[in-house]
Amino acid sequence: MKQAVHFGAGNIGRGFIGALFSQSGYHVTFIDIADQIIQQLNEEKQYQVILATDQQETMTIDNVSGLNNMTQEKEVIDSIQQATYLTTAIGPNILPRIAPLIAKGITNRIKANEEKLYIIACENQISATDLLKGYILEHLDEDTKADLDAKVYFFNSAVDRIVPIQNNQGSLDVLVEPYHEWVVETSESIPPIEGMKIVSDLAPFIERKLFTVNTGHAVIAYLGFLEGKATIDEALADEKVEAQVHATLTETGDYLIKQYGLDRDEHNQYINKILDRFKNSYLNDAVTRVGRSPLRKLGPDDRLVRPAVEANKAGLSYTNLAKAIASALLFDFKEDEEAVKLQAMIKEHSVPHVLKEVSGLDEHSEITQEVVRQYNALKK
Ligand SMILES: NC(=O)c1ccc[n+]([C@@H]2O[C@H](COP(=O)([O-])OP(=O)(O)OC[C@H]3O[C@@H](n4cnc5c(N)ncnc54)[C@H](O)[C@@H]3O)[C@@H](O)[C@H]2O)c1
Ligand SMILES: O=P(O)(O)OC[C@@H](O)[C@@H](O)[C@H](O)[C@H](O)CO
Repeated sequence: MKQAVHFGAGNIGRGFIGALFSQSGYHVTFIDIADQIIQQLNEEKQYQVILATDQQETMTIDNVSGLNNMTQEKEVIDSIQQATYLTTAIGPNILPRIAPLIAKGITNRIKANEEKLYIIACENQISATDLLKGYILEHLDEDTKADLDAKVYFFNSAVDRIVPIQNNQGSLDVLVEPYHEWVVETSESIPPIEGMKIVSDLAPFIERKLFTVNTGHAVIAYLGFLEGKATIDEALADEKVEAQVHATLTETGDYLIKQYGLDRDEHNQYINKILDRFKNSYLNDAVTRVGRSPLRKLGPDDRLVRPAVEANKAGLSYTNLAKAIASALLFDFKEDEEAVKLQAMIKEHSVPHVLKEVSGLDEHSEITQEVVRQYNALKK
């Protein structure tokens, strides 16, 4: 049986990427630090993916097992030796932490296995696989590096499926939305995986996804949080929030249409389809999950700042994106480590200082000035 090794047995890992491999006839070895999940995967050897619909259709995902990368390093290296695919859905900030072990796995594999290994990071981050490759290269010796190109292939990708935090303590089952899209950039002919779409240029796909799905999601999460709403569908039901999401997605849409020559009507349909996905109340998706890690989300290449910078460069409107950035700066959620850090930075310094440090924006830039205006207005 063909083997896939997947780092991150969390929501997207079990609910999307691992499920697609299993459905494509692969055995999936999940690698995670969550020992409880790993033990359960090895005992139960299967779980259910449940669709967030009226009917709650379920799919059984089998041929799965687990390894703990903190305690089973040798076994992880052995599993990489056997794998055709190695994927991750672990969070972009965690990629540097798993890179040394992947490097050991590659070093060992290259000596003994002529088969190609395909590595794909499935994270909400532009060029996530390139970043992972960079971290892995830091841990490879010169001989392995010389052999790498012919045997190990790195493909960037975009992943889209809303998988909320699960309210079923102690169960491996995962509730997911029916919609899913996994786009992988390659010109290689690779073993087919159900639900994987191959493209030669990922840029329009990942930017369209990140700056529509994730920008829209972030606006709803941060404004919803400020309005005291618990879930995304509840926040979107608020007329003010809905109007603000539309206005923000019009700005990212104008940039995307100009940059990639998209058809305006088709893009508007894409936006409307996404807003319908956000309205799915079966997901019960917490605004605090969607708003998680605000420092990452305020990064220069992420869903809020990059489209604002690009819109500004192209002479397009970015006022609503500035409001979205301002609302992210107001995400004062005590259970989120990055939110706590962000609030402490704002308190100790100032909003322009934070935007310089976190978002790479000049303290006197037009965008910073607009964000400060919006921040003060929202704070009232
Ligand atoms: N949930 C979604 O709707 C969704 C959709 C598309 C993309 N994504 C992206 O997928 C990635 C994962 O998101 P998620 O929602 O599945 O998160 P999650 O928290 O449910 O899963 C992450 C998993 O990684 C594990 N992990 C953390 N540190 C680790 C380490 N050092 N070694 C091994 N395992 C470790 C955690 O224990 C957890 O099981 C993120 O980049 C996210 O942006 C999420
Ligand atoms: O995973 P994050 O923290 O980058 O973003 C939160 C959500 O917007 C995200 O998980 C979406 O649910 C997902 O990207 C949908 O495909």
